[in-house]
Amino acid sequence: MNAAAPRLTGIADAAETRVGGHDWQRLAADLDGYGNAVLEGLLSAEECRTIAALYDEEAHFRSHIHMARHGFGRGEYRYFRYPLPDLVASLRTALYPRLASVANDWNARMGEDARYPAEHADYLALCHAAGQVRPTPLLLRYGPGDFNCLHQDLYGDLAFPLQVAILLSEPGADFSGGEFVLTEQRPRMQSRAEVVPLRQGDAVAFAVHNRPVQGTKGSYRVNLRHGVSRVRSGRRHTLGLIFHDAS
Ligand SMILES: O=C(O)CCC(=O)C(=O)O
Ligand SMILES: [Fe+2]
Repeated sequence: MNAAAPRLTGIADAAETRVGGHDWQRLAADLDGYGNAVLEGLLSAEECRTIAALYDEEAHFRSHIHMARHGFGRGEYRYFRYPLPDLVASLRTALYPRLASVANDWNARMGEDARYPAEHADYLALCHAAGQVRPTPLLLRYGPGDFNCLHQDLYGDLAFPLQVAILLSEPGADFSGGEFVLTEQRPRMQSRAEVVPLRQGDAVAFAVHNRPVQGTKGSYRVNLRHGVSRVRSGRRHTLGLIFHDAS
């Protein structure tokens, strides 16, 4: 038995308990209705500070992206390497089954055959078999004037349709501006925007690319993008949890 196992189990249980403590009926209804849902206070302020501080620890990351160099916006982010920090890994594992149930319902309504396994390990095994083996959880850092252009986090043929972003900084204290924004492109209609109000430690779950919307004549499919408006002052950190690995 590995000496670290009891501690890991403790963290995994704690993540499961705190994720399970949220009202998933309401969250699923918000995801169905708006394509996003907020889990308030998923992390404590201290946990947020601890995770944000990892940003400067090179050893945790596999790559470092300067958004301006790629036309992605302005600011920077880093993809974690495996093994992920315990809290990041256990939150991702604990969030997945609830989101998979929403994702399976969405696929049925969109006439998609794909169904997602109930456990994240089984979904990752499918990604790995398809050659998508690189971890996608990331830490983002924005300073004054930085922003994240509207985008979709697709990294290969396999894409889990929901993802989660956790705000690690406190609006009004650590930074101003920098709102989390989602747009929904509706077929033959004008696009709709949502600005999601988040406090430090809040998580937003949202659709990665498509979701079904209930119309008068059945469901239709909308195309979503997400991004961050310009940070006006201070520094803003986010933890992004994406459930598919990258090719
Ligand atoms: O910084 C944010 O709030 C957005 C981060 C993001 O694009 C992501 O987690 O995929
Ligand atoms: Fe993103």
